[in-house]
Amino acid sequence: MVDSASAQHIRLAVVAGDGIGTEVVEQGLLALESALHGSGTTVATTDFDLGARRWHATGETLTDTDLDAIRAHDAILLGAIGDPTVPSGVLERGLLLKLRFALDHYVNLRPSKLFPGVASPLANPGDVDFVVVREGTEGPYVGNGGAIRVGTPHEVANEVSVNTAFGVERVVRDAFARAAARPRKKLTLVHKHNVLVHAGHLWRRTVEAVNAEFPDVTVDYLHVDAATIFLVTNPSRFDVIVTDNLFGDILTDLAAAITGGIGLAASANINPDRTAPSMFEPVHGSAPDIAGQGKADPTATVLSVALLLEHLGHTDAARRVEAAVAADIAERRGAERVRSTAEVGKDLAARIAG
Ligand SMILES: NC(=O)C1=CN([C@@H]2O[C@H](COP(=O)(O)OP(=O)(O)OC[C@H]3O[C@@H](n4cnc5c(N)ncnc54)[C@H](O)[C@@H]3O)[C@@H](O)[C@H]2O)C=CC1
Ligand SMILES: CC(C)CC(=O)C(=O)O
Ligand SMILES: [Mg+2]
Repeated sequence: MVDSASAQHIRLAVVAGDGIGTEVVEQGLLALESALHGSGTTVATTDFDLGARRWHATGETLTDTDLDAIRAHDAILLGAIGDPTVPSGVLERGLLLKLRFALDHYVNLRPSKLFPGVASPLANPGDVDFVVVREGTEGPYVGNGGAIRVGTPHEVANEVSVNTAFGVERVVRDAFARAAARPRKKLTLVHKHNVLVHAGHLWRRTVEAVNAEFPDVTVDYLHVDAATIFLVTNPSRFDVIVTDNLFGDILTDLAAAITGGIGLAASANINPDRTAPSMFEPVHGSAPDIAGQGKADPTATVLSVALLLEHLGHTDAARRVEAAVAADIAERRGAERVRSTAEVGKDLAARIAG
């Protein structure tokens, strides 16, 4: 199928990672191949052996050499990182977050859409179609902390959230631009400025200041605890949400749950300045409880491939992937048989091919 984007050669770094990461990435790559078939655009993939296996074998998570090699690509497709045999945090911090920070993925974009036919746990979900713009390089995830007297009754453990005017402003501006480009033009800042007064007020002031550049955008504010209420009772009130790294992480698992489950939730870690490749991955983790059983839904990864295609200018191909997913999802409800990861991937690839 011919795409509107001019033919490209895409150098794709593939980090399948741990657990179900390897299973879903395989299906994501099938979808990508199917979406670009006949377009003249070619894809050359480089597999990066990163994750638990590598750590056990070498003690390495992500070396400078790995990073340099990854930088030489146009985009990254990532499955999931994290394994119960590795101390919690080693791979998540030393690999996943390191990639996001080093490649300056300051916009962590997480769309939430209730596809027609999808069963939501909400009785009356309404028309749910919003996007969370989660800050991706700051907040409590930067590793600014420490603990003293560890393991004693007098232990003190700190995890300091870092919020810079530079970092907040650039992600807020991106969120405003996204809101301005959407029909409803509404931006909701989610924070907790009644308690987190230093960071919260920086976010609030920044949103107020940048709003002057986007006068068409209506601004709303919710404390994060209240936001969890409205995500369940009235999710259609949201259009674009902008929030920090931690709140965005939590809210997007909830957003996934109300829109059909974590197996459908896609994300993009975007470097808007294009100084390094952006990274596309499902919202979910490595799901050790179902790993290796062919039970993982690869749809989130396939939808992440749509975000990747869009980012690289292959808009038509991205729309075809989304349409294939929508059509597949519409037929899932009441289906007699649960399909395996590979079967869903194969069906999606066939639908994309048309
Ligand atoms: N981006 C990433 O690589 C992420 C990594 N993690 C890591 O993954 C590991 C497991 O974390 P959890 O908190 O259990 O979160 P998780 O997202 O891996 O799993 C939560 C629940 O959702 C289910 N699930 C997840 N993806 C699914 C899919 N595609 N299809 C069907 N069911 C699916 C799992 O079976 C599990 O019951 C940890 O090491 C964690 O740090 C967690 C979140 C994101
Ligand atoms: C494992 C964390 C570092 C990341 C996470 O949960 C996420 O980005 O959704
Ligand atoms: Mg998460």
